[in-house]
Amino acid sequence: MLQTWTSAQVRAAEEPLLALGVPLMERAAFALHVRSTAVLRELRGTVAGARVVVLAGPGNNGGDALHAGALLARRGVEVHAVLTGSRVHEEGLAALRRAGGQVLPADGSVDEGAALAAGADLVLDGLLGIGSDGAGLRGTAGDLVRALLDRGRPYVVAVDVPSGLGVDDGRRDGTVLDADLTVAFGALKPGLLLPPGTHAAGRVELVDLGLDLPGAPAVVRLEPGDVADLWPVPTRDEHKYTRGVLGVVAGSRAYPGAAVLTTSAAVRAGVGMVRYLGDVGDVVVAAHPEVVVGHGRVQAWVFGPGVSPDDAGQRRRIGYAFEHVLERGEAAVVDAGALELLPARVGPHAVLTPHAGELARVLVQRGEDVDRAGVEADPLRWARRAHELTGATVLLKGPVTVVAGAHGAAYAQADAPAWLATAGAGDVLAGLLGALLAGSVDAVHEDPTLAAALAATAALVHGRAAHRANPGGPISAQAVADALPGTIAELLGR
Ligand SMILES: NC(=O)C1=CN([C@@H]2O[C@H](COP(=O)(O)OP(=O)(O)OC[C@H]3O[C@@H](n4cnc5c(N)ncnc54)[C@H](O)[C@@H]3O)[C@@H](O)[C@H]2O)[C@@H](O)CC1
Ligand SMILES: [K+]
Repeated sequence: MLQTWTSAQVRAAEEPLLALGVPLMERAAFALHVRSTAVLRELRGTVAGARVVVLAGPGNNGGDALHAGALLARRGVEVHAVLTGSRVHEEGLAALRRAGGQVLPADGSVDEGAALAAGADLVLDGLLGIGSDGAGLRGTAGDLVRALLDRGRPYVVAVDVPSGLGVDDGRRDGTVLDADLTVAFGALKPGLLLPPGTHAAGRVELVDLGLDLPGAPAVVRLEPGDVADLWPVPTRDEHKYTRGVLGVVAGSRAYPGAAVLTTSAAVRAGVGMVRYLGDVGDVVVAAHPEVVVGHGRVQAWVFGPGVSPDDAGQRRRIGYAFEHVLERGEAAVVDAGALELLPARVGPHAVLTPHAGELARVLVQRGEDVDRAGVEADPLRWARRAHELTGATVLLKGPVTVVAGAHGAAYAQADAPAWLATAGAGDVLAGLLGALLAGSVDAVHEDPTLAAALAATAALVHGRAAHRANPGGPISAQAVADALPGTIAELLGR
């Protein structure tokens, strides 16, 4: 898994080492110069004679970049530093000068700096690091980057984080300098994984500074190798009831497909049994003879795919189940048409699966003033707010799926190809997650943060199944469901 730590956590971990005189900046700058030479070799074959521009802000981030610039200058690179204010890391600047680097002071014209940078083989972005206030680049740094972007962005290596990006939340308010490569020091920061800013980072490489990072990571991204630890694999003495029964309240005469896709994913994800409740049991059983229609004991539910506001029957079933069943501790996936039926308070074993527009409605229903665009601008904040207000675990669907759960658990998964943005994909995710919850409900009650981990697992498996269904091309939701058994087997085989 990839783990991230906030600016405050990184600072806390750096402090004792700095007090002992551990040369963190030297380590960071050395690693940055090594990565930069590798890029220059890739781009132009040789390092000597390359043109590198260091954009140096007022703090230690600029210091890292200037020291790396000095090391590059000693290898025959033509290095220019462009300063953005009177404050600059003096030692770094002196090192660069000693190595033969040129310096354009901040009182020079912004256009001159932008022209220099636009013509470089590589730009080292040392404008802002973890000292950023997260509000986009202001002042001369902002003017400089806007002028540079107008001319066309060269190859950019972000020092620690892309400057202007919300380091802890991935927000992109105002001017941000997008990178091709981000060289992160000591720890990945949440903004490198969280939407909407994650794409600003380009490829991300982590330089280990030997930090002892405090507490739990802020945001996690599960990787394929993590799935085997989280998947409820049946043991030899289990039978269908101990493995978990999933109740599905989905679809209607108007939307029978949602019932088929949801049950299809659940059956293929390997749940012990699927029970279907609704008006299109005949359609479901025709597609999946394994499904049982009608009431009975279940460990988890999927509520809502293909349930429209005028579907009195399904709404009654969901309302009844919410009132009587969640109290008994059954887990639930609350999707689409069921979101507005959510009771005031549930537990983390209920997992909401809204997209941004649906999450905004859940929040507005509870007195928040936010719309879809607001959720998209700061998805983790709003997913967390919905968790606080409802008690539920929240899986917010998007190009990068964000999960917020109990005790601050947070995940950002970017597993799906863009082709997965297709009708019915959400129904498949709901069925898959329902199956996972049905097989793990006891463990979720022991450790409520597990619901968030399972939601992230479902997002990962869903995305991988989409890749497997048709690598590099269009995919239907049913094809994603059909690819689940093979995808799961591959992931468990690691
Ligand atoms: N603490 C250390 O010794 C180490 C720090 N390292 C580097 O130091 C960085 C952190 O350095 P600093 O704490 O000096 O902070 P920065 O270098 O991020 O600079 C922060 C300063 O930028 C200005 N600023 C903040 N938000 C702005 C905005 N939106 N627009 C324009 N200007 C803004 C403020 O004057 C603020 O003081 C890390 O990201 C990393 O690159 C590394 O060298 C490793 C060791
Ligand atoms: K930076």
